[in-house]
Amino acid sequence: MRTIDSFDVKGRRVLVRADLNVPLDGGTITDDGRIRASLPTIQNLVERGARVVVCAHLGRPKGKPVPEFSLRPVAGRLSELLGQPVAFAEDVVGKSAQETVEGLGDGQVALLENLRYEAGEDSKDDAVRGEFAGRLAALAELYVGDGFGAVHRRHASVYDVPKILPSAAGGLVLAEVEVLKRLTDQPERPYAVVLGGAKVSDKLGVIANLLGKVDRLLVGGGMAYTFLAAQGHEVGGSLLQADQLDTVRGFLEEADKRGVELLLPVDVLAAEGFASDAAFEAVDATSIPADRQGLDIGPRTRELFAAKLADARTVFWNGPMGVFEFEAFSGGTRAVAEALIESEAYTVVGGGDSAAAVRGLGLPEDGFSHISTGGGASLEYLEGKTLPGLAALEA
Ligand SMILES: Nc1ncnc2c1ncn2[C@@H]1O[C@H](COP(=O)(O)OP(=O)(O)O)[C@@H](O)[C@H]1O
Ligand SMILES: O=C(OP(=O)(O)O)[C@H](O)COP(=O)(O)O
Repeated sequence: MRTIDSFDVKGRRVLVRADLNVPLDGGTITDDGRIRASLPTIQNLVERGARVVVCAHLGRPKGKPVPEFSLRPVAGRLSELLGQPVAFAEDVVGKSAQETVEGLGDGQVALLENLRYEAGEDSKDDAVRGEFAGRLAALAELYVGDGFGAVHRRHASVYDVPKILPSAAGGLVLAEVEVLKRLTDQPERPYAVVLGGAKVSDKLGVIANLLGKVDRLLVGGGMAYTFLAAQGHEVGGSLLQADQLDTVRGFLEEADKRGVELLLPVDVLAAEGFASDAAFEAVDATSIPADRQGLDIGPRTRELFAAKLADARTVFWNGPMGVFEFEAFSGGTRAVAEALIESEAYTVVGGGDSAAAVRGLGLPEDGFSHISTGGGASLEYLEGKTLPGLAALEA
C-alpha cells in the first residue's frame, strides 16, 4: 500500500477518512481512544503543510441528521489534543463543508459532520454511493484511508473515494494490519478467539470462517444468547438474533466436526431490566427466567473462560462480556481482560467498546500485546476476507 510519505501534500487539500466513532454519554466523550489513535496521521499532514479535511462516522444515524450523533463534540476534543483549532463543518458535502474547506490555510484542520447523515455513504446501490463519493472527493485533491475500524465497510468514504482520488494508507491502518498479520500467519497455538458485544448479526457472520482457524471459540456478551436459544434454552428478554438460530446450530455442529472447542456461558447474571440498578441474580445459562435478561456472564463462566485462556498462546478478543457500562454487569468483561493480562500469550483486544472497557475499568493498556481500534474490521481480517477499505488502497 502507498504511504502518505509518497505524497507532496504542501498546500494541498487532503481528505482523511478516520474512525472517530467514540462512545458518548449525552454530549460527553467517555473514551477518546479512537481520536488519539488518529492523531499521528493528522499531525504528520499538518506538519507538512497540508490542508487537512477529516471525515468520519459516529453511530448509525441511517442516512439523515440525528443530533445525538453529531461529530461536534469530537471536533472539540480533536482540537484539544492537536493543540490547534479544528474548523467544524455543519454538513458533510453541502455549503458549510465547502466553505469550511475553502477557508483552510496550510497546516489547518477541518472536520466534516457525520458521514452517515448522508444516505449515499452506506447505500447498497453502487450508483447512489458513487454519486455521494464524487461530491465528497470534490472537497479534496488527495485521500488518506486511516479509519481502520471501518475498513470492513463497503461505504463511499472507505471504498469509493479512494478510486477517485490519488490515495494512500495512513499510519494507523498500516500499524493495525501489521499486528493482525501476526495472527493470520501461523499463530502460536492454542489460538483462542473471544467474542461478545452487541453487534450480533454482524459478528455471527465471522464465525463460519473462524472455525477453520482457531482452536477455541469463547462466546459471551450479547452474542451468547442466540447460541443458548439455538440449543433450545429460554433466554427471556436477552439480546437474540431470532433469524439466525439455524445458522448458529450449524456453527455448533461444525465446531464439533472440526474439533474446535466452542464455549458458551454456563451461568449468566439475569436482570429484571436494562438498567444500572436493575435487580439481578446469577442463574444457570440453561434456565434464564422468561421475564429476565442476561446482562453479563456469571461467576462460574468467568472461571471457565479464564481457565481456557490461561494456557492459550494467541488470543484475540472482541466484544464485552456484558453491559460493562453498568458497574454491576462489568465483572465478566473485567475477568476476561484480567485473564488476558495475566496470560503469556500474544493478546490482541479489538473494538471501540472493548478497548474503551479496558481503559474504563482502569486496567493497564500495556497488559495486552496490542489494543486495536477495530472490532468487526479485525475479525473480518482474521477470517481471511478481503476488506473493501484495504483493497481500495491497494488498487
Ligand atoms: N448481554 C448483553 N446484552 C446487551 N448488550 C450487551 C451485552 N453484552 C455486551 N453488550 C454491549 O455490547 C456493546 C459493545 O458491543 P460491540 O459494539 O459489538 O463491541 P466493540 O465496539 O468492542 O466491537 C456494549 O455497549 C455492551 O453494553
Ligand atoms: O465501532 C466500530 O466497529 P466495532 O464496534 O466493531 O469496533 C466502527 O466504527 C464501525 O462502525 P459500524 O459497525 O457501525 O460500521
